[in-house]
Parts: sequence; C-alpha cells; structure tokens
Amino acid sequence: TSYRSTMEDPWQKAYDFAVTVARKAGEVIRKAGESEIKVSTKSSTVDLVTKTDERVEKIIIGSLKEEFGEGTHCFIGEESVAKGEPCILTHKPTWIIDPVDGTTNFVHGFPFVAVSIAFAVNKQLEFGVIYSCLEDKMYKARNGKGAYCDDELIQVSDVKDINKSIIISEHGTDRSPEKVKKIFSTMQKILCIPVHGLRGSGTAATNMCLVATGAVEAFFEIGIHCWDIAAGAVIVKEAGGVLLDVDGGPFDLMSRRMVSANNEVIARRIIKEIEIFSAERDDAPIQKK
Ligand SMILES: O=P(O)(O)O[C@H]1[C@H](O)[C@@H](O)[C@H](O)[C@H](O)[C@@H]1O
Ligand SMILES: [Mg+2]
Repeated sequence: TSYRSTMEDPWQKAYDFAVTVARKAGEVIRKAGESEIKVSTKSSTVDLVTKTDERVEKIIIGSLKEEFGEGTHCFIGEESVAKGEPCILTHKPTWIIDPVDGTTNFVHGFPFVAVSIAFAVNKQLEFGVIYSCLEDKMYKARNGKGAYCDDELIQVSDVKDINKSIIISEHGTDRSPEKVKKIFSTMQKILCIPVHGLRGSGTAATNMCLVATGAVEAFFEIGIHCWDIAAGAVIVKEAGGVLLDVDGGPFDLMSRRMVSANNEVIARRIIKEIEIFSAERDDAPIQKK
C-alpha cells in the first residue's frame, strides 16, 4: 500500500507538532539534568541509559499517538526497540525517535544533548527535527523546503579542499579491540591527509547539525542507529549536503553506517580512508532464543 493524503500539504501539521513535542521533551531533559541521574547499561558497559531516556520517549510517543491516532502511525523509538519492539521501516507513516541523543553527555553534564524526531512515509523521510536542548537550538527541515536553526535558513560549508576541512567522527559504544583499532586507524589516516581538525560532540544528531550549519565539513560513523541519524539526514540534505554509505553507495537509513558531508568531493575523499567493520542492520531479523 502507498500512503498519500488528499490534502495539499499533508504533513505540515505533523511537522509543527514535532517541533512542539521536541521542545517539550528538551525541557524535561534539562530539568532532569539538574538532579541526580541514575544510570543503567544496555548493549555494553559503556552503552548508557537513564530513567529520563525512557520517560522522555514515553512523553513523545504518547503525545504523537494522542494527536495522530494509534493504529495509523508507526513508531520506532530507541528505548522501545531496546525493550523488544520491532525496528522495521514499512510504507506506513512512521516516526523515528531518539529521546536523548548523547546519553553519555547527559550523564556527565557534557553540554551536547539532543532530542531527535524524524517522520517517514513510504520509506521516504519527510522531515526531521533536532532540539539541542542544553544549547537551546531548534534545528528542523522538511523535504524540499530548506533547513533551519531557530527559523534561520542554514547552509553547509562550500569547502571542497579536504586540507581545509574539519571532520567529525565518534567511537560509538562497541569497544571490541578490532573495531576500535579500525576506528582509530581511519581517524589517523584522515588526520594525516591532513585536515584542519577532527572533532566529535558525542551525539550523532548534533554532529549532523554541525555539518548542516557549515561548522564542519563531514560527519561519519559506523555503529549508529536509525534514530540517531534519521532527522539529521533530512537536515543535512536540505542544507545542501550529501549522504552516502561508507562504501560510496547510496545512503541506507537502516544500515548502521553513514557519511554526511557538505558535498560529494569531501564525502568521497573521506570514504577513501574509512576502514569498514561490520554492524548488524537495524532491521535484521530478531534472533530466536
Ligand atoms: O545512545 P545515544 O542515543 O546517546 O547515541 C549515540 C550517538 O548518537 C553516537 O554518535 C555515539 O557514537 C554513541 O554511539 C551514542 O550511543
Ligand atoms: Mg542516539
């Protein structure tokens, strides 16, 4: 089935609502950061989760269900998937949510924490909203309508010379020595091209906003999940940037890997240096126990 609305601008209401919900969620996160944070772990001892992640996801999904009806819209949320909900993108209108992107930052008071909400229909991303709640910056973009930070149009940098670039990557939460070795080997090669600098904010969502505003030229990572990058993908694209797979092929939201850049020249130059390692797809069938 293909989902279409008869209205001229079918998803404007959903887009506006997402901005309101993201702001509300960010306020909850900001307040929660003022008191003691209780930390648990998920896939590894450095994959952190807090009560706030779970609470904020419930608030976001609860508000969206109330507004758009249960049944008709689908939801992929980081904490719901952690609890066993499916992570499969269908043609149905689907919300892809990371309630707290940068949970480690949140726990430590490192000032980059974002709420990421994206919306896809017929497997195409329609819009993305990222609220960097400690900086109080609202990033948003709708397919074909430009990208904004606090209502100001944003644009990627026009640097084409890799020697004049800043590149972002992250280490992720899988610390198996072979993977860490590849991550650092890639970083070493990029640093020695040389580039002006290597950075990392600790959240994929914020990193993609930094590409979109032109503060950096590219952000790439293997091991991220669809909820980390779905909203950012629309924002980067609408700011004039490009998205590619780490092997140079087309970007695949569920593949756990991505290069986002200001242009294809920079993206392909980075791709030449990336040492690829495996990460199981987000939509891989769940292993029967
Ligand atoms: O788990 P949260 O939602 O904080 O998200 C992840 C970040 O977005 C990654 O870039 C980053 O590399 C980490 O994998 C981190 O887990
Ligand atoms: Mg995340």
